[in-house]
Amino acid sequence: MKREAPVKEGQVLELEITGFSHAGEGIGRYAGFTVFVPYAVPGERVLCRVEQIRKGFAIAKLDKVLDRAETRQEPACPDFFKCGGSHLQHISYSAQLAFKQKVVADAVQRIGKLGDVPVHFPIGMEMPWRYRNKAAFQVADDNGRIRLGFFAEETHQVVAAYDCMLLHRQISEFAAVVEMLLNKYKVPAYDWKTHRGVLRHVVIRRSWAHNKVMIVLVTTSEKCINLHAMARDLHRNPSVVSVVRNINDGPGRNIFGNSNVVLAGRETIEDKLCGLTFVISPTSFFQVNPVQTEILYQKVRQYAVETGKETVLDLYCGIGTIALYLAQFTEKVIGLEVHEAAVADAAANARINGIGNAEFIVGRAEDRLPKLAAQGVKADVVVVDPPRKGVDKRALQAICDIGPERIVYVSCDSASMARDLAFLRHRGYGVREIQPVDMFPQTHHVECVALLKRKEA
Ligand SMILES: C[S@@+](CC[C@H](N)C(=O)[O-])C[C@H]1O[C@@H](n2cnc3c(N)ncnc32)[C@H](O)[C@@H]1O
Repeated sequence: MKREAPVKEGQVLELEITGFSHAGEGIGRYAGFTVFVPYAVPGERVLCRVEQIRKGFAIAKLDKVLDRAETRQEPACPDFFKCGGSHLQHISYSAQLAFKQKVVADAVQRIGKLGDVPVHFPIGMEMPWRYRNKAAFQVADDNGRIRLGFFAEETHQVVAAYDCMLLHRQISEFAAVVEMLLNKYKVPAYDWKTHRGVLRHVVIRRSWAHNKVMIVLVTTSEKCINLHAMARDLHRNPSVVSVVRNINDGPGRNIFGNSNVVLAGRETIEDKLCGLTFVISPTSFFQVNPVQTEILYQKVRQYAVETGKETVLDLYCGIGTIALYLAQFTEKVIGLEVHEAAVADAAANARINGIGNAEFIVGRAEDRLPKLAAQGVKADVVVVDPPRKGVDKRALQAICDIGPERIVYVSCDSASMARDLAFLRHRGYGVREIQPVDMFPQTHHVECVALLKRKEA
């Protein structure tokens, strides 16, 4: 029988917070009924006000902390409680890492039914601030003044939070410069309600190795001659290597469209990872936390390379970072990636680094891999690093058909990873261990590397 909620909207509750949701909200129970309280922390007694009642649970706003948890700390960003960009600044970093280990272990147990798999403690950062090398800013017209910022939690209101403590300081500084120039050159913001205007997003990417930036102005195709003058102005700054216009007329919220026009400087920006040089096109994927990426990739190498004679398939390879790193320690590497610009970058990166034992293929993993499997492609190791939704079943099945000895699964979403690991276990791959690596401090996101080995028949 469906149970009536024992709470009403607007009701003030006194709750003991006993756990975290996977998104980092506090969880308490009122007469056995689950109440999510964002920004409340396990171990606390709080007063909160019920804001929404859903099927089987309620969401309440934190009014007052009556008993404070030892893990609670003051958030570093002044706009933390408004801005939706980070979620855990109000708890200590060690508590964040413990939370992430539990999120992964819970997903693996609940979704993957793999409760016996060891999930190690996450590898954290020494300095878990100002680590991001890229930011995609929202653009808003605030009574005739253009402002850059991020959306406030669950709204489309822009909070002017470009001095975010997750971004490298140089990105924050350039966001202020770009905002000033957008106003000087009167570049009109895109209006999401009327679908008129020009500028949708400003993306700033920073090269860790060279202290340089690329600025991508994502616009509709509407004419805007001032963009060229503004780009020239920006490019006078010696730290700006590239200003690109990316054109996106799509109705959705995807940041990038398909075409790029270089307004000033180069087509790509260059960075280094694990001692290799990488060129990156404006719309190609590149990991956002370079310090932790090196740790992540070393873990991938530790799991992937045993004899140095391996042929490795790197699926979802982006600009070839994992593939080219592993190519130095293995016989041969084949990368597969859907984004054409990224595959062009990967091929260029192989040339730049003088790596001759890597090749790259354009295509969707779920389409190309079954064909490669049917053609008899062999691999000793398959590395996968899919987007959040995980690996398509057709690609997973093709991996099993190829039958590598080891699979190294890199994931930024523990729920889809748990689902995919369960699929692979049912087809004869034992999941040996999972190592979370904290690529996204202060947020609830967690990256993992899992090692799977083919069981003997
Ligand atoms: C999480 S990124 C990983 C990239 C790379 N391994 C790295 O560490 O930088 C996922 C990549 O998968 C690509 N991708 C998304 N869907 C794909 C698909 N169906 N088939 C192949 N690649 C895909 C994206 O373009 C992106 O480059």
